[in-house]
Amino acid sequence: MSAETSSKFNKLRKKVKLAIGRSSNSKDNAKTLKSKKKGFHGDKKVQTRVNDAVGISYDDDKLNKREKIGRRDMKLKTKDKQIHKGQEHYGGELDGNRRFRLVNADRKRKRVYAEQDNSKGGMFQKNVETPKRKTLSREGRNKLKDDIVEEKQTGKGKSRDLAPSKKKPSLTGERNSWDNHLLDNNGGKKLRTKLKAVEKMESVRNGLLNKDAKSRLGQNQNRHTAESLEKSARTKVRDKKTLDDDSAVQDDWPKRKKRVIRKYPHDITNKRLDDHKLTDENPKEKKEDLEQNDNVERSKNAQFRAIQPSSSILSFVDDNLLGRRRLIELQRAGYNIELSAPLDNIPFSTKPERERIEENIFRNKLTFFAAAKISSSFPPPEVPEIAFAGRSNVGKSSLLNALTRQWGVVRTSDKPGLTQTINFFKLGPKHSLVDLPGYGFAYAKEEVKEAWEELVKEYVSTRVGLKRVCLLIDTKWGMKPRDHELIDLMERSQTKYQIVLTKTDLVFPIDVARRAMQIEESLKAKKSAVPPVMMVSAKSGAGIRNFRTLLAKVGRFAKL
Ligand SMILES: Nc1nc2c(ncn2[C@@H]2O[C@H](COP(=O)(O)OP(=O)(O)OP(=O)(O)O)[C@@H](O)[C@H]2O)c(=O)[nH]1
Ligand SMILES: [Mg+2]
Repeated sequence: MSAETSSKFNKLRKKVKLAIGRSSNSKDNAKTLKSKKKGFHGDKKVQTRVNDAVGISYDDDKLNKREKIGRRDMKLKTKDKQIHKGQEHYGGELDGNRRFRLVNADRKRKRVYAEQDNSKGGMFQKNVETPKRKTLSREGRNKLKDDIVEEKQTGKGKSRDLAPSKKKPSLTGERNSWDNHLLDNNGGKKLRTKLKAVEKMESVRNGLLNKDAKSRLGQNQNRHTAESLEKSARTKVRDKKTLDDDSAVQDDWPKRKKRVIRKYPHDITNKRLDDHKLTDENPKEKKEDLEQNDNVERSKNAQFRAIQPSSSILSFVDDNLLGRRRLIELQRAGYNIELSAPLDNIPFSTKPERERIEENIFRNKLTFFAAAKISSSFPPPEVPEIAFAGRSNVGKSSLLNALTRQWGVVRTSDKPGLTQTINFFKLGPKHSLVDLPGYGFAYAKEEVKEAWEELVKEYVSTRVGLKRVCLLIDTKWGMKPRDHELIDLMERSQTKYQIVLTKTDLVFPIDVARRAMQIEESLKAKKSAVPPVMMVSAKSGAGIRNFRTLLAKVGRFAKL
C-alpha cells in the first residue's frame, strides 16, 4: 500500500469514526439507543454503515439477512399451514398479511365462471385447471350474443356447452345453458347468493333435506359448488312460478313438538298429562270456544242481574240488615263494627241484650265430645243432631260460633280444609251440633279429601238422629256442582236440608236477595229442601238471630 492510499484509507477511517461519533449526538441518537437495546438490528445498522463507509461489499451480509428472513417466513408459513391445515385442500395459502387466500397451483387467484362446466369437479377441487378469461373481439362478442338469442328462441344450448354425451352426470342433475343464461343475465353473483339463501331456507323449512342437501351440509367445503348453483337456480325459478303453492309448503313445516305437562310435580309414576289436543286445536275454534264461554259467563251474570227477588225476601234482607252496605251505614251511624265477637243485628245489640239469647237451647254451653274420621267412630245417636255442611271455607265452623256466641270452641281458619273430621258438639243435654268437613278445593291430599268427602256423604245419607242438614252456600258464588251432588244424595236419602247463605256482608243487599231468590227457584221441585233460604253473616251477626230461632224450633220438636 502506497503512502497516498494509506492516507486516503486513514481519512476514510476518520470519517467513519466521525460518523459513528456524530450518531451518538445527533437526532439519530434516540433511534440508535433504541436499536442498541434491540440488539441485533441496531448493531447491524451501524455495521452496515461502517461497511458502506469503508466500501466493503455488503452483498454477503444482505444475503445472510435475506436468508434469515426467508427462513423465518418459511417457519411462519409452515406454522400457518399447520394452523390452517383444514383450509389447505382449498388450494389456498396465507398471503403477506397472513390472510387466507385461494390460489391456484400456478399462484393465480381463482375465478368462478358461470359458464364453467362444474360437473368436472368444481373449482375448489385440487389440481384442477381454471379456464383463463377470454377477451373476445367485437366480432366474437356479437357472435356470442347471436348464439344466446338463438338459444332463447330454440330453447336448446348450442355452442358453449359440452356435448351432453361427454358430460359427467352431476349429483343434482345437470344445469342447462338456459339456466346459466338466466343466472348471468339476471343478476350474476348477487342473484346466485340470493338463490342459495332461498334454497337453504326452503330445504330447512321443508325438513326434507334430500340426499344432495344433506351431503352438501355435511361437506362444508362443497357448499359453494356448482350443484348448489344449479339447485338454487331451479328453486328460484320454481318459487317464481308457484308463489301460490306457498301454503302447501307451509303445510309441510315441521309440526311443533308435543308439550307434555307432568300432572304432579313430584310424581314418580311417570303420569303425564298430554295436552297435544290443545296444540292440535285450530286457533279459530279455540277462540270461538273462548268467546262462547265468555258469552255463557256474561249471560250468567246478566241472568243473575235480571232476577227479581220476591217482596218477602227483600223485606227479610232489609229487616235483618243483610248485605255489604250495612256495615258502612252502621259505622257511619256510630256503631263499632270491629268486634271480635260479633253481635246479632248490631244496632239492637246493646250490652244487656247481648247477654241474653232468646232461645234457651243456645244458652247452653257448647262442648266438643267426638271426632270421627270413619263411620265406625261415629258416637251413638242419642240426641237429635243438626249438621252444617258445605264447601270448604264457606263458614261452617264460624256459623257454629256465631250461633252459640262461644267463640273459640269450634276452630276456624281462612285456609280451606281446616276441618277434616266430623266434629260432634253437645249443646245442652238434648241437642248436638255437628261440624262437617268441607268439600271442593282444600289444602289437603287428594286421597284424604276423597276419604272425608265419602264420610260426609255416608253421614248425611245414613245417620240416624240427623234432624236437619244446614247446607251453607257462599252468597257471592252461589251453588256449585258439588252442592248439587250433595243435594241429590240428600234427596235420595230423604234427609231434610236447609240452604243457608253465608258471608252476606261481602255482597250488596240486592245481590243477597237475588241469590236467595235464585236458589229458592232452583229448589222448588226438591222434596227434602226446607224453605226458606236463610241468610246470615257470622262476621256482622246479621240474620243470626232469625236462624237461631229456626234451629231452636227444629230441636224442640225433634224426637229420636
Ligand atoms: N266476611 C265474612 N267472613 C266469614 C264469614 N264466616 C266465615 N268467614 C271467614 O271465612 C273463613 C273460613 O271460615 P270457617 O268457619 O273456617 O270455614 P269452614 O267452612 O269451617 O271451612 P273448612 O273447615 O275448611 O271446611 C274464615 O276466615 C272466617 O273468618 C262471614 O259471615 N263473613
Ligand atoms: Mg270448618
